[in-house]
Amino acid sequence: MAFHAKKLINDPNDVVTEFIEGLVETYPGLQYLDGFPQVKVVLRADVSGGTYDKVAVISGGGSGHEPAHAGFVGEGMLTAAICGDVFASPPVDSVLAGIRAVTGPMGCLLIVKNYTGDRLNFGLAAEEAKSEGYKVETVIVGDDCALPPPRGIAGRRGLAGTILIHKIAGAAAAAGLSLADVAAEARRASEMVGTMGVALSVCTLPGRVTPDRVGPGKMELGLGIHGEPGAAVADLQPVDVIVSHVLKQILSPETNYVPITRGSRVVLMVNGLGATPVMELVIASGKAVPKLQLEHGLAVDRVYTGSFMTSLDMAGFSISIMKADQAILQRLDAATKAPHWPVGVDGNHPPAKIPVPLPPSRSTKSDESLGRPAQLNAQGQILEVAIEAAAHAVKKLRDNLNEWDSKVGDGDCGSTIYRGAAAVLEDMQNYPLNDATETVNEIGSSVRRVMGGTSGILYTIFCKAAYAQLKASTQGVVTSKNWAEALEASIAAVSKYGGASAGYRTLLDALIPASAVLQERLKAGDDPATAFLLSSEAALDGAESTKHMQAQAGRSSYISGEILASVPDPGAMAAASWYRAAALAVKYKYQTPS
Ligand SMILES: Nc1ncnc2c1ncn2[C@@H]1O[C@H](COP(=O)(O)OP(=O)(O)OP(=O)(O)O)[C@@H](O)[C@H]1O
Repeated sequence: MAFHAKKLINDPNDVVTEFIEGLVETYPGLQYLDGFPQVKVVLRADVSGGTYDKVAVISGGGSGHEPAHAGFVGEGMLTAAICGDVFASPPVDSVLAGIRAVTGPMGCLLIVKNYTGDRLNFGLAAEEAKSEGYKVETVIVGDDCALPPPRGIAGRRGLAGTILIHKIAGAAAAAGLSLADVAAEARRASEMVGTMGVALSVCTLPGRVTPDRVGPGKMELGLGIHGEPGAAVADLQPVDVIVSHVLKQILSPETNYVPITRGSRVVLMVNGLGATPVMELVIASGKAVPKLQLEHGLAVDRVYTGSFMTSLDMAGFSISIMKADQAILQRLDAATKAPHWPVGVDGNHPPAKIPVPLPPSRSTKSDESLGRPAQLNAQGQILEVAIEAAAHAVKKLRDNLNEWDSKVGDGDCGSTIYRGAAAVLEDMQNYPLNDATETVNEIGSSVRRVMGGTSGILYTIFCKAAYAQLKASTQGVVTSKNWAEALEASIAAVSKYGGASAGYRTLLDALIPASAVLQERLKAGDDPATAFLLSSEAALDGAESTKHMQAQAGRSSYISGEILASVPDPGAMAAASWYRAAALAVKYKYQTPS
C-alpha cells in the first residue's frame, strides 16, 4: 500500500532552505552563506575564512539526516556543513563556497560519507580549492557493517559512525593540530568504527508518495539512510534480540570490519532514524551495554543515545561501536558548542550502576506493618472478605476500564486500578485485620506505593481521610455509623483536593450517592449489611449516570460531549465496582456466619 505522509511543511522544494533558516534563528552561533537556493552552507558565525587560525573541519551531504550535518557545526566540531537537497549530494559549487568561507592558512579537512555523489562532488571541490591555493585533506567514512565486503567499486556506506569522526576531528582541530595531524586522527578513527541499522518503516520524502515496503510485523535489517531497502527482512523481535543481532553483526570476526577484540574499550552510539521515541532508543542503549560487556568482553567507556544521523521520519535505529583509547576519549569528551552533540555523556563509566538507596522517611512512625493477627475476630473476617471481593472485582474490570478510558482519557485507568488492587491483595497477609482503622491506613499505603496516576493519589487521599476519621471517632470496634462517617470524610477530602463535586463525571458520582443512601438507610434502622447493599446500588446507578454528564475534571474534560455519551466515567465505574463487590461479600458473610 502506498500513502501520502502528512508533513508540517510548506513547499516540499523549500524544506532544506527553510530548515537552515530555522536553524540559524535557533542557534546564535550559526550562520548561513548567502546564495540560496543553490548554495546551502551552514557555518560558524564567528569564523571567517581569511583569518581562521585553526584547521577547518567541513562535512555535509544530502539533507534529510537532521540534525546531521548542520546541527554539528560549532566550536570543537564542524566549522561548516554543506547541505544538499533531500538525499542528494550537494553540488561542487556549494562545497567550494563552504571551503572558501571557513578555510584559513591552516587548511581544511573534508569528512565525506562514502557515497558516489558525495565522493565526486566533495572530491572535485577539493581539487578546485587546492588549485586556488587552499590546503585540503579528505577522509572518507564507510562504517556500514550490514553487508559483506562489496565486490564492486562502491565500498561500504557511510552511516551514523561519521558523527563520531566529526567530533574527533573537530576536537583535534580545536586543539590546534596541523591539517596532517587532524586528518590522521580522523582517518584512524574512521577505521575503528562500525555501524548497522534496523528499520521498522521506510521514510517518507516531502511531497512524495511512499510505498509501505516494510509491512506490519516486519523489520528491515542493515539498511542505509536514504530509504534504500535493508539487507534482509525479518519478523519484528523484542529489542533485546535485535540489539544482540546487530552487535554480533558489527563485531563479526568473519567480516572483521572493526579491530575490536575481547578486552577492547569501546564507545557505543545508539542513533534514532527519525521516528523512534527517545524511550526506545534509551532502552536499546541500556540493553546494549551489558551485552557488550558480558557477551563480547568489552569495556564500554561512553554511550551516546539520541538522533544524530536520521533518515527523515524512518522508525528504527542504528548502532555504532567504535574502538576507543585514551586519545579518542579525550577528543570525544572535549567541549563543543555544536548544538546537537549530547551533553552529560563525558566521564568514566563505573563497571556497573548500583542504585542509590531509598532515603529513609524522617517520620518517627515505623514503616513496619502491624502484621496480620494469628486469629481473625468477627470484624476481621468481614473486613477480609470485603477487601478481597472489592480487589478482585476491580481487577476483573481492567480491560473494560481501559477501553472506556481510551475513549475519554489516556486508556490506563484499568491498569492503574489493577495495580492498586493487586498490591492490596498481596499486602493483605500483613494487614492488621482485627483493627479496621489501621487496616484502612495500610490499604492507603499499598495504593500509594504502586498505583500512580490520578486515581492513585485520589485513593491515597481517600484512605488517609477515612483513617483520620476512624481514628478520631472509634474506640475498638468500628460501628456502621463510623464507617458511614468515614466514607463521608473521604468524599469530602477527595472533593477538597481534587476540586470535583457531584455531577463532574468522576468517581465521586458513584461514591456521593452511595454515601447518601448509606446514611439514610442506617438512620431508617436498616441492618448494616442491608444498608451497605442498598447504598451499593446507588453507587452503580451513579456510575452509570455519568454517561449523561459533561466532564468537568480530569482528562475527560477535554473530550466532546458526543464521545463522552458513549461510555461511563471509568473511575466512577471502578468505584462502584469495588463498593458493590464489598457490599455483596459483607451481606453474604452476615447471612452465613462462620
Ligand atoms: N478531580 C478529580 N476528582 C475526582 N476524581 C477524578 C478527578 N479527576 C479525575 N478523576 C477520576 O480519575 C479517573 C481517571 O483515573 P486515572 O488514574 O486513569 O487518571 P488519568 O486521567 O489517566 O491521569 P494520569 O494517569 O496521567 O494521572 C477518572 O475516570 C475520574 O473518575
